[in-house]
Amino acid sequence: MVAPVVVAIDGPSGSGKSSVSRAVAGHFGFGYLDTGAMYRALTLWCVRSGIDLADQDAVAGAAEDLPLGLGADPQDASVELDGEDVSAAIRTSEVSAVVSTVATNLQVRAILQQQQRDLIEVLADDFGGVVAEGRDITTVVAPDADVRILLTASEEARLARRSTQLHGTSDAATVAAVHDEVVRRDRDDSTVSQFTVAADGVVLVDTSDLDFDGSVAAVVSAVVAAVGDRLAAAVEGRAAGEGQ
Ligand SMILES: Nc1ncnc2c1ncn2[C@@H]1O[C@H](COP(=O)(O)OP(=O)(O)OP(=O)(O)O)[C@@H](O)[C@H]1O
Ligand SMILES: Nc1ccn([C@H]2C[C@H](O)[C@@H](COP(=O)(O)O)O2)c(=O)n1
Repeated sequence: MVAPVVVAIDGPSGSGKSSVSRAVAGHFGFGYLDTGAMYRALTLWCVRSGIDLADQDAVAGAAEDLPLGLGADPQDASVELDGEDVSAAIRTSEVSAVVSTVATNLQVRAILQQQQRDLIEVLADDFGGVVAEGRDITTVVAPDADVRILLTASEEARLARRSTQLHGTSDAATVAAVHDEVVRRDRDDSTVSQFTVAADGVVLVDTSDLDFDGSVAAVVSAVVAAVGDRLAAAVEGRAAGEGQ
């Protein structure tokens, strides 16, 4: 049996992790895991349930029992809470503004990191490979991944991307309005994870001067360079139903 391929991608906000990871997973026919969606879904669940985000024990308790459903298909990576599709609700500015309070809760991190390790194993087996992205996948969740990539871009590029993504423009006033959601959030999140400097063995992909397709191509090339000899076999293994 061929070992499935695990691709781990980290990076700061707006670097393109989610969109590039989905495209790369689609390219290889791999499963997709958005670990940020797990922190966001837990945040939304706590807000809706009236759980004080500062109450670390209560939020950790919610993390243990979260009725979360994650779609692993990169073309339809839906997020459900108790059967309700919350894919859009978890990405509102209201959730973005407070998600770091949950993501810097160390009890929560330990719980979600273990869930993420379990999911990576299952998805890698089911699809012949998985692309998992977040802030600590290359360093803590899957430090033994076959391919480890830090996807970065300049702060200016990341602010412009987030501004265009949310508001359709990157004029100065709109960029200023998304500053908290990108720069402040990264500052808070980086108190518990290291996602600005590539750790040993992690490939740095700087997308500041790349367009979206160029970013996808750079990551695809890094995967092929690392595990090209195993890709065909991993896909054949999936077609033959290995690992089921
Ligand atoms: N060169 C590029 N590489 C990647 N994404 C780009 C590029 N240019 C523009 N984008 C766009 O930037 C936006 C932000 O990307 P994405 O949401 O994937 O970032 P992210 O790193 O996952 O952010 P966050 O961690 O805050 O969720 C998307 O709309 C994406 O299409
Ligand atoms: N592995 C991860 C993934 C995400 N986070 C935090 C950082 C963000 O503030 C929040 C949401 O992530 P996003 O959807 O913006 O990628 O979750 C983390 O700490 N570790």
